[in-house]
Amino acid sequence: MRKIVIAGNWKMFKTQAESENFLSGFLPHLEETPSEREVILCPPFTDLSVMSKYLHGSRVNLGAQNVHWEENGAYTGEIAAPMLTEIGVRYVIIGHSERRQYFGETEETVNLRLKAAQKYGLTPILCVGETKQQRDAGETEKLISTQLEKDLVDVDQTNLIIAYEPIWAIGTGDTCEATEANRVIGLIRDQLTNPHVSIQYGGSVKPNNIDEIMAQPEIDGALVGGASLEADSFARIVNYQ
Ligand SMILES: O=C[C@H](O)COP(=O)(O)O
Repeated sequence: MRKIVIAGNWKMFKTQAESENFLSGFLPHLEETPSEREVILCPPFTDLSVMSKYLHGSRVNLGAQNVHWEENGAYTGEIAAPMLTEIGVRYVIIGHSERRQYFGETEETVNLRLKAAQKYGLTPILCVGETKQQRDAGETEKLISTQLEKDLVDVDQTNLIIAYEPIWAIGTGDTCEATEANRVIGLIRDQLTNPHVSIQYGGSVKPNNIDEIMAQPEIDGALVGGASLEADSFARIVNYQ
């Protein structure tokens, strides 16, 4: 059974005080949210602990934006899975294009992070997607297929979420046509061994396009950046029609 998963990726936005302010405006909206929808917030590491306390007993789950593959060690600037699980984090975004583009993330490190997340009981949200140049060159399918093939070596597909995020649609307002996102997500699904993996779309998801996106049969949710930073806007997305 594929679950509907709506996740907000706050990237490098919001202090602790701002995160609490967001939650006070956002949580009341969840009374309208159908119970089968999984709602996740992925704030910066510094917000996780205070948000975990605030969210105790609520239906919102917490996700981190990265995790290292070792349990501990001399890895300045990194975070280990037990540090996340101890404070109630259940999900982790891995292989976001911003990590791949700015911080040297490779298919090999993505694969290591995926396996470590699963080993410690976190559910990874693996991001894949093509650049504008790759799309224009007709390489979308090949690129995504290669990413999946390399990222998913020895990864357990029973504890996995995938997000299709065309890089050209991230933060640009230039959303991928819903039917095109549906087509690519269908291709991703064809390459998986487990047909029950939830596959999200991400890239300029907004209150005004979420209904059309979620009406597509292959799309099981959304990974939302900018529009998850404001309580009313993210609530409208979570409560799509
Ligand atoms: O992880 C989220 C994506 O990068 C999408 O960001 P965006 O909704 O601001 O385009």
